[in-house]
Amino acid sequence: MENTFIISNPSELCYPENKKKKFREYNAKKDDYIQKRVRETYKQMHTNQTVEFARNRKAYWTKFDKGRMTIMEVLEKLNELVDESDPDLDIPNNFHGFQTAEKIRKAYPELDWFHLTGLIHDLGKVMVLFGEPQWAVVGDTYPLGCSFADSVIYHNITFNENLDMKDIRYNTKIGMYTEQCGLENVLMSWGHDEYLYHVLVNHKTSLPEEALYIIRFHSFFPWHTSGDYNYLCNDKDMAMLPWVKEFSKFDLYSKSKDVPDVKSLLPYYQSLIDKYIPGIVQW
Ligand SMILES: O[C@H]1[C@H](O)[C@@H](O)[C@H](O)[C@@H](O)[C@H]1O
Ligand SMILES: [Fe+2]
Ligand SMILES: [Fe+2]
Repeated sequence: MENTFIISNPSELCYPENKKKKFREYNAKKDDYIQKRVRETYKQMHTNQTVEFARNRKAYWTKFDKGRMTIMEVLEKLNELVDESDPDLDIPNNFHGFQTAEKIRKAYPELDWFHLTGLIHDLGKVMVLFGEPQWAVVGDTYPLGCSFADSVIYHNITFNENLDMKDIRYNTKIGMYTEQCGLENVLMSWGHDEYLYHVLVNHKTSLPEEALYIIRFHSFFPWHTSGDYNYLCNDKDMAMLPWVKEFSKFDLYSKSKDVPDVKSLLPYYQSLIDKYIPGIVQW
């Protein structure tokens, strides 16, 4: 198999100006190109993601008629994508998958499903390569159909033009939900988490429930990191929360300019794919 994971000229890559120790800095005032890019992505997301929008996109993407590709093929394709919502990563997304997976593998050598979860968790971003705008694919997620928590990034400056804010069905704390209804019954902002979750279920993956749950909610920082929206959660959500939190550490702190030697890693990860998500997947 031809190896397109190798970047021939590393100087083609660029990194955030000041290599920082702090992750997830969302600064409303800073004007370097990355902060501007991130802010603009969230402004678009928070303006356009409404209940109606997310329902439409979910219906469109869960037809699984956009392409037929193996997991490895999609991973390779993500070398064409730089995530515009991410202040910490300015390299193509396929490396990030290997970085995350390898960190998990070091900490949990026995849990092969966890390694694979690290590798694939962002594959839903392939929607961008099928034409979906980045603001409907990348970035943190949050529930729609109820009021937006303060912990949602840029909460104060980005929601003023969102039509759901003026809709009495949706603009209260409980909105269109009931207390403790469970996150599986919540309409999240449309993005790569929910999409990949449905792709894998449709493929009848044998990955454990924990893996599917991590994939589905890894971008829900307002919940797993800030502790908001617990009133929508049921017992299952609270039981799964430690897994999502644990995953988040590896997702975040593996972000660096050190590009792993992907070639040597391919056989191992291919064997995990063959075990849990074999064959051609419908996207
Ligand atoms: O910018 C990042 C990126 O898009 C990640 O893939 C997503 O999971 C995070 O929640 C987000 O903050
Ligand atoms: Fe992600
Ligand atoms: Fe990620």
